[in-house]
Amino acid sequence: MFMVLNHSISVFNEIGKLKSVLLHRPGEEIENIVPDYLGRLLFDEIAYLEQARREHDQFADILKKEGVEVLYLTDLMVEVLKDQKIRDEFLKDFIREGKAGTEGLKEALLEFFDQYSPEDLIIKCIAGVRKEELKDIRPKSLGDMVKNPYPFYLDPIPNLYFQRDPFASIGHGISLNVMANETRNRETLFAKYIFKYHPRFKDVPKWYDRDNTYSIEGGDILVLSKDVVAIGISDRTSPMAIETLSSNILNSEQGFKTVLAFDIPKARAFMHLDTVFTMVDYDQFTIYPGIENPLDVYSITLGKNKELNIKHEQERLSAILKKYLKLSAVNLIRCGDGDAIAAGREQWNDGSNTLAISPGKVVCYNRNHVTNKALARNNVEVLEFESYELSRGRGGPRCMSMPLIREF
Ligand SMILES: NC(=O)NCCC[C@H](N)C(=O)O
Repeated sequence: MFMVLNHSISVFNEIGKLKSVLLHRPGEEIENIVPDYLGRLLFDEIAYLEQARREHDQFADILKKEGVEVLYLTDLMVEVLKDQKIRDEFLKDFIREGKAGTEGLKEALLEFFDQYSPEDLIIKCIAGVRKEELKDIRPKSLGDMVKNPYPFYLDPIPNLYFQRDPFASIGHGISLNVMANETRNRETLFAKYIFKYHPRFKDVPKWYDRDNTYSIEGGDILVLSKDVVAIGISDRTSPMAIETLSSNILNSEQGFKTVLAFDIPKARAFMHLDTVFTMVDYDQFTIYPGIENPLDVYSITLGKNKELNIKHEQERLSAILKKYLKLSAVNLIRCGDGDAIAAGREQWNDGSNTLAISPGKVVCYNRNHVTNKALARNNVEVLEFESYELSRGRGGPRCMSMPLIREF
């Protein structure tokens, strides 16, 4: 059964044939990553844009060759921003949330953006505005006059190529996320406008919205089956957000029966659930060996009066997966293939962060050759591309893609 007719979002699993996906090709924002602010921008190194783009294009080409419709965030935003009223509304939001400073500066930025066509405007918004670009404005208020070495009036948004995180497709709806770090907050504004105004996406229901208090990021959300959604309680995703999202999903009549909240270590190496665990086939998963010990897992179901029943279990990942996915056996394929040094090295460059494009067929970075060989030995077909630069942002193929439609 292929349940996508009339639905612009249809994601009821992690591995069904990928039909449509959203990406962002790295742009000028990458050239605004500066050494002094690496930590704040959630990057570990300076990336080289031209090479990052080449790699990203290889990724997109693999998907296109496999028959996947590849949509780009900037193209969708251009269509939205062609309407002057929407453009005005967006820019006000964007500048306000960019915390540009004084009212005078906000006005100057609005004026500055006036010169751009929708195509250039979206590129510029993502790239950020350096102070020298507004050198013609005369500071009027004390706030604008006082010297401050920070180089931007509006920060770049360099993590946008990790399209997995700002929103997540779940069933026929989305979770419009609240990001844990300020540098990623405005990423969800693009999704807000696409899901509010784009003709193809505007009627999609939301199971969570960006005006909620608690953070949740898409890398923590895995739709394991039509019955089960797994969500990481992580460095980025709070249990309170999971509770709200679970209540909305389970009450949504999409058919989901259980949300499994996995408590994972709150550390950068584990950032999101999908950096330590992805699904590659009906009964096969990649994992980082660091999550093999029994985990605290909370199963969330709906009670008779539609209230949440939350049950704490402490089990190994394999036992949990067998039980909730009704499998007689599961095969966990280890990042680094059992070698502790390779596991650490390849986990650092997202060896367990695979993107499944159909059952048993995944897209991976070629640099993680130990893990990729282990996948191949387990009859998983691996389509590889380069990642000298993309991996500097600490995310892999799953992190870089948001499935919009998968076969049921
Ligand atoms: N799903 C993911 O794990 N995405 C990777 C996000 C990397 C980005 N530099 C971040 O720290 O948020």
